[in-house]
Amino acid sequence: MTLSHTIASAPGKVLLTGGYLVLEQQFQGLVVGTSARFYTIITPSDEPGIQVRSPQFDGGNWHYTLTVQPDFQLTPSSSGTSRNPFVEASLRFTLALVREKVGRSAFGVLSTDCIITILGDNDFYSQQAQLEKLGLDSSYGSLAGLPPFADTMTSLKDVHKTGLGSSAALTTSLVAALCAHFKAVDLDNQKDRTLVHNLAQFVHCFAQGKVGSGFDVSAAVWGSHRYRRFNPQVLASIMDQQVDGTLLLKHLSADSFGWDNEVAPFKLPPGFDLILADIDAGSHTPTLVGKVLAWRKANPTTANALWVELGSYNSKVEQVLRDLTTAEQKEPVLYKAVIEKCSRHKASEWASLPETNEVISKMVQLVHNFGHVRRLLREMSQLSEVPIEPIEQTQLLEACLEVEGTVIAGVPGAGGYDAIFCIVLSDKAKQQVRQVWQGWSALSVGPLLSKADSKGVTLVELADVPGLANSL
Ligand SMILES: Nc1ncnc2c1ncn2[C@@H]1O[C@H](COP(=O)(O)OP(=O)(O)O)[C@@H](O)[C@H]1O
Ligand SMILES: C[C@@](O)(CCOP(=O)(O)OP(=O)(O)O)CC(=O)O
Repeated sequence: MTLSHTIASAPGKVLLTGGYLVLEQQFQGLVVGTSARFYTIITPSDEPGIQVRSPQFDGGNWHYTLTVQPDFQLTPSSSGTSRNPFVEASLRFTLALVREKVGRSAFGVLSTDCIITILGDNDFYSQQAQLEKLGLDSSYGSLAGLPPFADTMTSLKDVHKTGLGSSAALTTSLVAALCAHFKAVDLDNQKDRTLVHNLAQFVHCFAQGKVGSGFDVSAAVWGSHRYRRFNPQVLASIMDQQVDGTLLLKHLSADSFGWDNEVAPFKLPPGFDLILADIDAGSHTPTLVGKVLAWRKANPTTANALWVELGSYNSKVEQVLRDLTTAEQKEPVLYKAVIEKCSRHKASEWASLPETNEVISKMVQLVHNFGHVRRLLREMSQLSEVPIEPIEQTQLLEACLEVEGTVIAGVPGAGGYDAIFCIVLSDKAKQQVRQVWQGWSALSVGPLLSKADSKGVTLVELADVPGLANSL
């Protein structure tokens, strides 16, 4: 039986609140999906085996042989450092599960010979090499002029990532594309989507060698939401290279016992625009996380109190954002007028505007609550001696908040010197904040093109995505 090609796409993420806290089930995080997405294209082929290509990278080629008789086995042709753990684990475990789900005899008549092309939006990686080659600066305008899925001119090992979560978006798009291609799932069916989620979490954890918080895979599957993690035990028991399709399907199905993660849909309120910047200094997230957790372990009383207080302000930020969305639905005219008004003043001035109404007071509460979130992150920095919101980032964030119409400026996820995000109320504010970034000399601040986009994993058509067909 021959199948036509299949394309699945999954978004990157920005963790607005909940860094460090989301590692524990007691706390939650607010994660926003990005317009930057990964695409996996599966094309049936006459050549034997599974060929995987990542045309944006030097050495982005891997070949695998699949045998199902007498045993199910995926054998990579590459060895050592040229292997790709995320691609390999996606193929091995997804195909094993698909075979179980569609039935071994039905799977037996399908051809698995195919070419798989993986493409990540330019925003996932530094575009410095392309920009230099074209003699362009790293402004927003120059980036917007680059071709889609540009060659990074380097290898996956050496590329500078921008923190949108390439491995989670890649894994999710590849797992979903394989499941859909072999007709094992219908992504419009909630239980099937949950299976894709659980499988992508397993694959991602296996490939990275540890059970992490999983918020990045969750965002790649569900898009923007409030995240509460799953009990890590649910995966710990099957973290084994030899795990077979029967066991995988049993543990990863939507009805399977133990999956207690929570996903509460979330969207930024109307008129709120998320903009992002990559900071060239960079931080090594696992090092930051290791140090913070070591401090937490050594100082449980102080840390618990801080975690609880931060968790409570994180929840307040989320609640006010939800209240603002409700206010827009109830009183769209008033809401629009307030956004207009606030976009012409600095956030620090909103509390003293002459008008008083419910929407303005929500805007003021938002600024106030996010101020507390940042204060507590700085306290965490000082106590643990980990640069979560280091002084250089504080200065940059304060400069962004001096722009009229900036609501929030913060460090996403684990913080450090990696990135910042701002939420602004007008195009003018967007441009002005980007000017602040461009003129900032204390740190090298590169804008990203991504916007917030609440959509999770989807199937797409080749013609729907500019640049996709040309990259095949
Ligand atoms: N375009 C791509 N094609 C193939 N593999 C990719 C691609 N982008 C990322 N990966 C995989 O993800 C890994 C990066 O994961 P990681 O270091 O955890 O970064 P991130 O924080 O962006 O997820 C790469 O080494 C590679 O295995
Ligand atoms: C500290 C954390 O809670 C958040 C880290 O999130 P980031 O988005 O900062 O980092 P990457 O996933 O490495 O890109 C750890 C976790 O939940 O994995």
